[in-house]
Amino acid sequence: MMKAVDRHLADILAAVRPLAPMEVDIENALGTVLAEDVASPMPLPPFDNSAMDGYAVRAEDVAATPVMLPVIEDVAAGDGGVHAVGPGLAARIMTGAPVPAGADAVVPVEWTDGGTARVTISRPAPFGNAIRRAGEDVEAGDLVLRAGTRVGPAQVGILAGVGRRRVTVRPRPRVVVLSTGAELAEPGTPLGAGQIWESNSFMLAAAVRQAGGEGFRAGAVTDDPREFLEALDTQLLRADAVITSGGVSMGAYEPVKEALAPLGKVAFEKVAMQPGMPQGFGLVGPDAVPIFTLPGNPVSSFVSFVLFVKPALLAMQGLPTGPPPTVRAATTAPLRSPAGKRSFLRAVLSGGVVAPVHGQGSHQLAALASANALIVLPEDVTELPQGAEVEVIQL
Ligand SMILES: Nc1nc2c(c(=O)[nH]1)N[C@H]1C(S)=C(S)[C@@H](COP(=O)(O)OP(=O)(O)OC[C@H]3O[C@@H](n4cnc5c(N)ncnc54)[C@H](O)[C@@H]3O)O[C@H]1N2
Ligand code: MOO
Ligand SMILES: [Mg+2]
Repeated sequence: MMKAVDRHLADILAAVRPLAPMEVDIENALGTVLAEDVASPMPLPPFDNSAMDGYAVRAEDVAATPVMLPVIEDVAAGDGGVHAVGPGLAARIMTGAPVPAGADAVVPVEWTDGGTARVTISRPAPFGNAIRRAGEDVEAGDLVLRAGTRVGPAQVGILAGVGRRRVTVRPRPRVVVLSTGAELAEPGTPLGAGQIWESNSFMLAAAVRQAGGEGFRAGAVTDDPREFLEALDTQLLRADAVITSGGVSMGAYEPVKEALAPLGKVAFEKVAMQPGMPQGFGLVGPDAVPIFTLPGNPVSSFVSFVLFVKPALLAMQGLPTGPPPTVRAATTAPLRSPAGKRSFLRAVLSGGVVAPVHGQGSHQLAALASANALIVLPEDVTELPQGAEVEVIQL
């Protein structure tokens, strides 16, 4: 009896915990998830200021144009002095400069002759023209960011904008990716007989990064279980989670299974899915680090990541998680799926329809690279006609 996909994910999510929050400089916060609500200590903007380079005036003084007003002073951005504009007067003002007391409109320089001692204004500026009001963006005490928000560039910006230098976040999970297989050669080096270029660790480390983690390739080890255990021991020192690829099936040289099964910490199971049937998960080492032992076939590895590892990484970052979200679309071709297994067919989703790509073998990495979606066919479905509505995971 194979294990259900949903059961396997539920077991994983029951075992992983959010990483402990830590304080970081906002320059290092990109990609992390906030572990605190962030409020603004003051209004933004903090004071009424000019939105344009021009002249601060009283709107009633420029209601009828053309009109000439004496220019009493300059107010530049950063000017902390006390300024006031009396009736019938103007102050030259720059973008971002505080609006002098008494002024209630800014006339852009384009509507004037640009004078410095006196200025001729050719167009009326209504009350409040080109003035950015204090608190217009944020009131003092307003929450600007909530705990659980992923920090992107704009979030880094508002953290700085409310005067924060440090912030409490959940760190990016550090995930070590260990590939196994005597047949694997580093890309960029020549292939020996019987060898292929190693791709899974690159792909999985990239997938980790895309899911908000830091992915480290620990390189490939051969099919010796002792060598694998040594590599794992070393890597555990820096890892919040470990992903292995390969060496978990039914063959004679299955180093991951051979090394870990006797320790009793990792459950090796057959999950009712295609691709990605041989799966393993457990907690290893003194710090009970989650380990995902993914099947070696590249497409199987990738699909396993999408279904099981990514939701776990989101949980470790304190984010809402669960099965990958799906959308519905009509298939452009008839579909087949093995009975009793949930299938994940590589496909292209576009314009509301989804087309399975040519090449559905779990070794066909180029076909995967041409896809942008996975069609999900439930366990009890074996055939669907062209035009049928299906669930689709967008990649
Ligand atoms: N008798 C059976 N044989 C197999 C079964 C089974 O149930 N009975 N299951 C098949 C399925 S399904 C899968 S998936 C694979 C899983 O195999 P392993 O996880 O043990 O992986 P390997 O044997 O090491 O490799 C499988 C395949 O993938 C290639 N590979 C592995 N690692 C990489 C890598 N880092 N980069 C690129 N390619 C990689 C490897 O060369 C093999 O071709 O087992 C089936 N067999
Ligand atoms: O289940 Mo394997 O993952 O199909 O090739
Ligand atoms: Mg194998």
